[in-house]
Amino acid sequence: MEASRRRLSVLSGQLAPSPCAGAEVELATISPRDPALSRGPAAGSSGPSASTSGSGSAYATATGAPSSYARVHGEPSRAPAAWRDVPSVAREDLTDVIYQKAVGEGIAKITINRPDKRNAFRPRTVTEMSLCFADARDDPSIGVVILTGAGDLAFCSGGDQSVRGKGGYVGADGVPRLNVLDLQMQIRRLPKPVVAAVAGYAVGGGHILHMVCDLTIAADNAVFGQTGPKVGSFDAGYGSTHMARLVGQKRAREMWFLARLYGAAEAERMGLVNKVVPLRELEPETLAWCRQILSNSPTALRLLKSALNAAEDGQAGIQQLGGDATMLFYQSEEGNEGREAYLSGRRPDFSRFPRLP
Ligand SMILES: CC(C)(COP(=O)(O)OP(=O)(O)OC[C@H]1O[C@@H](n2cnc3c(N)ncnc32)[C@H](O)[C@@H]1OP(=O)(O)O)[C@@H](O)C(=O)NCCC(=O)NCCSC(=O)CCC(=O)c1ccccc1C(=O)O
Repeated sequence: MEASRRRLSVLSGQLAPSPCAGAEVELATISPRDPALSRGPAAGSSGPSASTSGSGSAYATATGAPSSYARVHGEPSRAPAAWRDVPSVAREDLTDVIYQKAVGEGIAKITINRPDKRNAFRPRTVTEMSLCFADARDDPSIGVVILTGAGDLAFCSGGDQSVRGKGGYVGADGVPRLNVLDLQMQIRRLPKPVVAAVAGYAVGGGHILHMVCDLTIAADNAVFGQTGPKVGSFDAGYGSTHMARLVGQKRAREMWFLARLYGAAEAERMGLVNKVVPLRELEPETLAWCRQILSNSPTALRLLKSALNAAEDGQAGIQQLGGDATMLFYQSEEGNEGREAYLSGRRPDFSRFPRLP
């Protein structure tokens, strides 16, 4: 375990490999063993009026004085959430995943809980994640979903190679499947923002999971990369094409063809993550982002996610955006006039609805 922590620290830039083989020189003031590196609310984490991050306010100002925008909208809280466990979903007891909802807030959290396997997923893990995402989608009190991994060493290390058979990953039913591809689509199409909170390794299929999330907050010990070509696997779907949209064609080819690992700072430079914070700040920072999201118009966010997807997803993306347009139309007087006319057996009167330019 200690060796693993040190290797992780080397990759994430807290330690530098020594020029002398076998030795490592500690560069950072925080040691990987420092209790301050463990995850959880930072000591003294504050309440609703606290600033968003150590780097300052969430709002830039043109004059140095707080703008009216900043005064009206305020700073999101970094206070700990009161998590309520949801131990089963759709009558399935959760074994591989922890599912929680924040009491009094619209935040759901899905934690891949196989830390002994660096949170590698087997078919059961994926099925449980899928049930939780479906629940979060259907629950109108939920406005944003966090996806994370248990412990500090890994977000997710991809498909569990110990259950990989011919044709996919084999579950209790003995059938090989690649059900994580369906999960990627589900996250992508979820009409609510999904935020990945990454500590430790996000590699292989785990790297793809964070990429299909809408936003990624990374701890400074996070390590990213595609290991597939080293273990005889690849993702020619979102895992490569969406990656190229995020980091560009050259970098995407580099990530896949060389299968190297990248520390958090480099991942941020590459455009793979939105923000890097000290490990102990991962949850408070993620919560602050979620709370800021929740303070904004849910319909605006839903349509934005659909539109951003549609630009990449072809007809499937248009279907999602089109569905959202129908949902909005059903809430309008014009849409209801058509339904009411049908139900009362009269001709609809659409003449009072303006043909706007
Ligand atoms: C993640 C590591 C770099 C961590 O290294 P380290 O900290 O030194 O820990 P270890 O001692 O190696 O690991 C501890 C423990 O965990 C087990 N383990 C770790 N990862 C896996 C895994 N993926 N599968 C099974 N087991 C794992 C490890 O064996 C140890 O067990 P012990 O019993 O304690 O010995 C390092 O662990 C590492 O490199 N892991 C492998 C990463 C990897 O190659 N993952 C698979 C990539 S391929 C993939 O994910 C495909 C996914 C998929 O389903 C798919 C298929 C087709 C199209 C698309 C997809 C898709 O998009 O997902």
